Amino acid sequence: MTATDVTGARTPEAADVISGARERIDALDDRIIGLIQERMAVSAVIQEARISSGGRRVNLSREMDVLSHYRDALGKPGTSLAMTLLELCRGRI
Ligand SMILES: O=C(O)C(=O)C[C@]1(C(=O)O)C=C[C@@H](O)C=C1
Repeated sequence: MTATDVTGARTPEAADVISGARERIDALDDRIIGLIQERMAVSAVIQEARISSGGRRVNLSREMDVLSHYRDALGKPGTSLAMTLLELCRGRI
C-alpha cells in the first residue's frame, strides 16, 4: 500500500501532512492514556481513604463538579467524556 492509500489523501504532499500529524496524534494519545492511568491511581487513593474511614465509594456531589468542569471546557461531549472517566476511576454504578 502507498502512503496515499493508507491516509486517504489524493496527493503525496497531503499524505505527508497526514502521516506527520498522525504521529503527533499517536504521541498525544499515549500521553492522554498515561494521564488517565494517573487519574485512576489518584482516584483510587481517595476512594480507599473514604471507604476505610467508613464512607461510601461514590461521592455524587463531587461527580457533579467533575461533570460540570468537563462540560464547561468541552461542551456536551465533555459530559460524556467525564462520565467515561468516572466509570474508569470508580467502576460502573
Ligand atoms: O473526589 C472524590 O471524592 C473521588 O472519589 C474521586 C472521584 C473521581 O474519580 O473524580 C471518584 C469517585 C467519586 O464518586 C467522585 C470522584
